Amino acid sequence: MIQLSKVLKEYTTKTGKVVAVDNVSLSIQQGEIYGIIGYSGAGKSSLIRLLNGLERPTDGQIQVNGREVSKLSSKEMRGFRQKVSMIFQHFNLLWSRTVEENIAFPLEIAGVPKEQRSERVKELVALVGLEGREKAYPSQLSGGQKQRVGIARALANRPEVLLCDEATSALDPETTDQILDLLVTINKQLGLTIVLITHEMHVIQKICHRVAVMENGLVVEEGQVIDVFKNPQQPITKRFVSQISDGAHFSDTVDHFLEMYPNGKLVKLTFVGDQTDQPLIARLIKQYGLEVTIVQGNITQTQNGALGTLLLHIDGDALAIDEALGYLHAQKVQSEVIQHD
Ligand SMILES: Nc1ncnc2c1ncn2[C@@H]1O[C@H](COP(=O)(O)OP(=O)(O)OP(=O)(O)O)[C@@H](O)[C@H]1O
Repeated sequence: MIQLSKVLKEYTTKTGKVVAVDNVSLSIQQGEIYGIIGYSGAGKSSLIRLLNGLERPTDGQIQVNGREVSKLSSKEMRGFRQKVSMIFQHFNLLWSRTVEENIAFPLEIAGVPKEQRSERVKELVALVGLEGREKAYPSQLSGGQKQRVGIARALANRPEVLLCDEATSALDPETTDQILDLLVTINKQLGLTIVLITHEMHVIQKICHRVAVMENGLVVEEGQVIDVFKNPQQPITKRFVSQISDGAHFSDTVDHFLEMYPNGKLVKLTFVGDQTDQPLIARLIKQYGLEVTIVQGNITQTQNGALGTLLLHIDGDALAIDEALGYLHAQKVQSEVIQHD
């Protein structure tokens, strides 16, 4: 569906060249929700602007549904922009137009006749849950409602790809979740491919199937969201993942427990999907005669399934503890003995 091969984007500034996207190769499948995460300056916006042809790559190829983006003529580019549409952090609505007029705008530009336009606007208003607000102006809407208008407008010309540029970063957590749920519904109902950029791991965890982690223009890690959560490789990915799976006070808890219980071992377990149903802890106690204290637990739902983390303090015979860790390993439960740094 979307294929990036060795894409380089350099900007020439007064002080020299800036490499914003550095040799990035990615492949995004039809119907997928694909997330690109990175801190400010990582190159996410540049990458998304390359995908919709707003920027041209310095080198490399970008293909969207078989079209080579940098080779499109101006006329082809206009058609392409209808098929690769975008929503924005600050919504970019027309303030002098009502909700329905905003949604109708791209249809007007595409030359859709009036009657078909109002039919389509009606459908879109229902799809994004804005019935009753058709005549309101953007200034009369909440942030979540404004983004619903942005989504309806982006979907008007039945795009093949929806690009989301920090689409929930200006919203409160509850509204963020509602908008993310709407994106999942649209992805499922319309089979629409969604590519989003964000600096929030929560967004990736909640709706993405796959994720790419960007740092200094490079994609440093890429994969299924559940695999990246389960086994982050790069320090930056570990930092993003710990925003979610460890909770805010994880490191405090660990230090506290390591001091409180100098004996035994503090073990972090990570398990996927239905493994969470197994009576693992009961086994550790009964079969290996160990004392087990649950320090902290967390289950994270991702689009690829559930991922659980459990922090245990295990005390008892040293050999039995080693055997118990072997048993967990055999159950394909990942375990990590936590120690002081
Ligand atoms: N038009 C431009 N001209 C010169 N340098 C640019 C331009 N756009 C981006 N850059 C530089 O390219 C690098 C990547 O920026 P980019 O905006 O793509 O990152 P980002 O991850 O989207 O960050 P943010 O979320 O802050 O926008 C940065 O060093 C930035 O200063």
